[in-house]
Amino acid sequence: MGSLKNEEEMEPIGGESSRDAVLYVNGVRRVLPDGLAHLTLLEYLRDIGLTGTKLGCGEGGCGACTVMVSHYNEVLKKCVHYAVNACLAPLYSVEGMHIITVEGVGSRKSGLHPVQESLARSHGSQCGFCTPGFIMSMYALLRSSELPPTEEQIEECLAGNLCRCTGYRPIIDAFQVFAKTDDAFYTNTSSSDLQSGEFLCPSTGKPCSCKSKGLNGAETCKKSTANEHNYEPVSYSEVDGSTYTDKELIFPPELLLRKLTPLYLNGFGGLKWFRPLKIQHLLELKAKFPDAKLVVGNTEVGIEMRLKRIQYKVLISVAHVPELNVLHVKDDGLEIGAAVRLSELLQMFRKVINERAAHETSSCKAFIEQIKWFAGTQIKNVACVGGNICTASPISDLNPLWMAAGAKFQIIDCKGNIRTIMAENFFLGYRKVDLTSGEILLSIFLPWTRPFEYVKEFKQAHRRDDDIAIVNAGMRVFLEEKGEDLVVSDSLIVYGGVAPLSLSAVKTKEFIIGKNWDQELLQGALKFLEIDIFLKEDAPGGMVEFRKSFNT
Ligand SMILES: NC(=O)c1ccc[n+]([C@@H]2O[C@H](COP(=O)([O-])OP(=O)(O)OC[C@H]3O[C@@H](n4cnc5c(N)ncnc54)[C@H](O)[C@@H]3O)[C@@H](O)[C@H]2O)c1
Ligand SMILES: O=c1[nH]c(=O)c2nc[nH]c2[nH]1
Repeated sequence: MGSLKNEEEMEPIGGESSRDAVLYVNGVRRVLPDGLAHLTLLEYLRDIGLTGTKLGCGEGGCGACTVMVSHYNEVLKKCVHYAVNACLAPLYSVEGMHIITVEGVGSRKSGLHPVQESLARSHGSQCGFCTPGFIMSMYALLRSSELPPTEEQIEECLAGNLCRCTGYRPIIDAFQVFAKTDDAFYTNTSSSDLQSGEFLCPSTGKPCSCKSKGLNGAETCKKSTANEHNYEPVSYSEVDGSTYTDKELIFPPELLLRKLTPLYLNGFGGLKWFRPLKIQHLLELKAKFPDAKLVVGNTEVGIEMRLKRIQYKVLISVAHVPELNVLHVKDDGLEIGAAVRLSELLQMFRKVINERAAHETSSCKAFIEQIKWFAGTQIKNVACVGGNICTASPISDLNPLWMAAGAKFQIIDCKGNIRTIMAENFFLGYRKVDLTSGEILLSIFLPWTRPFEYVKEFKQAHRRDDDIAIVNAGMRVFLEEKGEDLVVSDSLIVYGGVAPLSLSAVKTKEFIIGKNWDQELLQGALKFLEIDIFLKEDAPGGMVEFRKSFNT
């Protein structure tokens, strides 16, 4: 039997009485034994016979292992549902949560769920290996959306799922039947008229001239036919779910009543797994185990442990420490807890750009664009801001932006002392940051941009979705009006993928400050960038000419 008992010396901190560590899988309650801290959720699921969830790449890149996690969010006071890569999720990271796998969605025996039925009817499954992952990504999107998702949201939710057979078209088509349509097309209101006076056809959603004739039935515009696309589209009314006789799995009532408790469990080879719920507990653990690895999404640590065979002895899951999960809108900027997941951050950025003056949110817009291409949805649902910062990867997509945007990092030590450092000064070398073993990243402060201050992102990868950058960048310029001219008052340009760390173009900055914002400045700046961003012919990573072409 597993238990949530605290280690003896941790007793005063956790304080809760012992009880079983519990997980629900497809509505079935399961007690988690102690000793499994080395297991991933995927290994556990397959061990208990749920082999629909597949092991593909094992590093969160293919989506074959996608499952849906549901848990009660104390802050939002509601259940949240999201897709994750089970191949990276540590088993104990989902304690107290509900996992739905493809077996819990529908089957030929109990009837196919509409998502499965639509995929089958559209020939969206061939060898079938990736199919459960696609089903689960789509299912999680539908379960988590209050309104029908848009076509764009559907495509976005599949960015972390790879298929090597279908070419994606039948899969996208199968799922687009669940998309929200624009009701205005059917209401004959002015909103269906384009500004140019063109009319949008209710059948095709494209501009056409069928309005006057088509509406009284005399003549209808040409509808796209199955032959045109070589497939038979399935309409939502055809996929009515009538073959689905099972009930949709509800969130287990026990988990609504059950509060999370601090965890102390073990794994193979003496591995210890802690889940503190208070910052004080976390700091005491860090003092006791200075070499402990903090984990949130485990999307970096998991790869280090499995693929690079690095053995950590103590893992501390900080995903549920409230101080690390703050998201505060302040007068001068945004305070972001280090454990905030990228999907939460994305939502917050979208909210503030709707609510605040446009000039204040230039950085937020740049982050939204960069996070879009950062990774698949499953990764963004678990990977945290602090994990990406502290990994200090030379190709980090976000670190050049934190630096360029003038972000500040708050660091806390084991005694509770807090210091602040500019993001620009935090990165010291290849995967090396300004943190001692007794310190952790507490939060990030992102200032609002000022009028005439602009932040932009850049990323070039082999493909757009879910790929590591070859070169990326974050850039900020603050302009001042001087008479007729706009003069550069402050700036920072930071490149990734060109050095062992995110690299600030110092000479370029010096050159452009005080200069007029014009073509001459651009030409001069490019010359200085060649000096700042210097790549030797044998630079690690190769593709030197190609990489150089992005900054010269
Ligand atoms: N696997 C993928 O496909 C993929 C894709 C994009 C990004 N990523 C990864 O996303 C990661 C971010 O998320 P994650 O939550 O999964 O990381 P994680 O849980 O794997 O932790 C990553 C590193 O950050 C450290 N860390 C985390 N929080 C910290 C804190 N508050 N203070 C000090 N150190 C802290 C951890 O100890 C660890 O060294 C990035 O590191 C990036 O490499 C992975
Ligand atoms: O910032 C990042 N962007 C990525 O695309 C990525 N992939 C792995 N690790 C990563 N970090």
